[in-house]
Amino acid sequence: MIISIQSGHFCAKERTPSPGRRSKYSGQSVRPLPVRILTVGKRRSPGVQLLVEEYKEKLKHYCSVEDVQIRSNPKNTSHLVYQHLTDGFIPFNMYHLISCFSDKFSSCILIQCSNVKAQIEGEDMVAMQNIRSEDWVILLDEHGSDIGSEQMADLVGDAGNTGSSTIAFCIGGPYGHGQQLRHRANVTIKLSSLVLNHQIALLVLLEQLYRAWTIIKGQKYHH
Ligand SMILES: C[S@@+](CC[C@H](N)C(=O)[O-])C[C@H]1O[C@@H](n2cnc3c(N)ncnc32)[C@H](O)[C@@H]1O
Repeated sequence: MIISIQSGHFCAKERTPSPGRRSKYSGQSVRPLPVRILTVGKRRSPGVQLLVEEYKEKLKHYCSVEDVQIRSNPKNTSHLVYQHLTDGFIPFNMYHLISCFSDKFSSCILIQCSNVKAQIEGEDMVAMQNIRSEDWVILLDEHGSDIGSEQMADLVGDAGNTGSSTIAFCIGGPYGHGQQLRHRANVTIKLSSLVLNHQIALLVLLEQLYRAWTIIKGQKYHH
């Protein structure tokens, strides 16, 4: 058996897990709450969908996973604005320019704008419609608490002790989550210090959920 030092823990490279690589639920019986994942975003790529199916299949041995896709649609919140060429520009914290048509015979340009605030609020409303009162809501956010895989296993185990019926993970749209969802969340976590595309965030989440369950069950996936 080879012994090495990793992050201050003595760790055997073979079977014996280092205490630092364990969850408080490792080897314990955990109530397997069904998982619902809400993802706001544009159409999912076929490659991502294949991986989503693969991880759903793997997770089937531990818990059920409901995959809810909420389509982000800036066109629903867009409007046309005539802007005189000599006028100042619309502040970009409020408006996101989708397209711009200029007419050489006029001194105006027609700007199609989407109100970012309205888009976030619209997505927030649809996400809230998919949250039930008895859900344990975990928000994924680049500014959330930093957790490791063992703490993800702790979160899954803790959720089973809350009396909740489902763990609802929420992945936001291009501009992140709205206020209602932020207030409703029981926990807010980050998966990385990097900002991820919503599809990549979903894949990382699914893999970490799978890893969490193998940690809880003491299986050989997590080293
Ligand atoms: C493109 S990101 C949105 C970025 C946006 N700046 C924001 O304020 O949230 C879309 C969603 O992916 C998820 N996401 C992206 N990076 C993440 C990270 N590092 N940790 C956890 N979730 C992340 C979040 O749910 C986020 O709302």
